[in-house]
Amino acid sequence: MAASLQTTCFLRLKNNYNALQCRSSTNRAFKCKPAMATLAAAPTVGLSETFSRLKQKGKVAFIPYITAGDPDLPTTAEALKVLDSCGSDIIELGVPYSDPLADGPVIQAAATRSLAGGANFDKIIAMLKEVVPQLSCPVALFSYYNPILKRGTEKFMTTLKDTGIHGLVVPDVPLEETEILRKEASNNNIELVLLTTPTTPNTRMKAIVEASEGFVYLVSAVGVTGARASVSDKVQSLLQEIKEETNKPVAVGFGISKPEHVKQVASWGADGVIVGSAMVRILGEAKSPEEGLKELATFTKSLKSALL
Ligand SMILES: O=P(O)(O)OC[C@@H](O)[C@@H](O)c1c[nH]c2ccccc12
Repeated sequence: MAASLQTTCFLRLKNNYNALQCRSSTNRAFKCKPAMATLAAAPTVGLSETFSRLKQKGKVAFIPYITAGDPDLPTTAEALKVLDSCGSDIIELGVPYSDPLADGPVIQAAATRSLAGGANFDKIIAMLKEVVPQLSCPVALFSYYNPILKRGTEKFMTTLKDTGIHGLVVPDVPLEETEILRKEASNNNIELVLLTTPTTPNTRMKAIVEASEGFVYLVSAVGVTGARASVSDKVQSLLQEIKEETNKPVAVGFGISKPEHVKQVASWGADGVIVGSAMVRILGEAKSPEEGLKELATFTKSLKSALL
């Protein structure tokens, strides 16, 4: 561990979840503003309320995605605090899954590492019960449909509510099967975000936009997740088409990985910008968790500043 870190770490066993508490002279390097850790943060507001508050200030939401348990759950706990303290407005947290068909190689590898490291839904929830009260921004959980069905939709949603999760994205649930998900989500004040893509027919896009809660997720490119060299300028017209149908906020994801991408998408009228693979790569491929957290803070600040 680099001497500059002089990190003193101690393990505290709690709720089936080893809490790696790092206190280090460079901890400030991880945090961009005083962490909320010491005082329980005020309860966060939900996704749509977050967007309306930002809109009143003429701001665009910065929304990072990371995979829970990659490289390990204590690092995820720290990464959530780093992302929050470095200006994230909403955080997407992925539940690792063995068959992430909508994910590209970076997030697939993250899910594989996380599952190999023993992460599972119960341990992720135990970690979130510790961390969510320390965050000032809402968390939207990302889960494929099958793990929800296996647990039972009602039980899954009440667990999210009890954990203080505000949103849910289920990338592989077809619109026709969202009825029960939407009912249970609404019973538990969970905002169920639906996705529309560049190839979604207009009538179907209208139905998706109508049913989506929290925000509408506009997938910017066909294919799977993964950083791209540029963001398709088709996104500009897609945003206009969606905004003709709804006043709901629209956040754009897929391929966004540089400050210029963030600026471009915001200039086209997006209410939020989502960055996943580029964040996941930093955490998953760093020489050490501490190094990954430091790089995550630097990267987050560089993307957030493109929105200021
Ligand atoms: O990784 P990218 O290209 O930055 O895209 C965001 C994406 O990772 C995140 O929103 C996400 C993770 N897994 C998904 C599955 C489907 C749709 C979206 C996602």
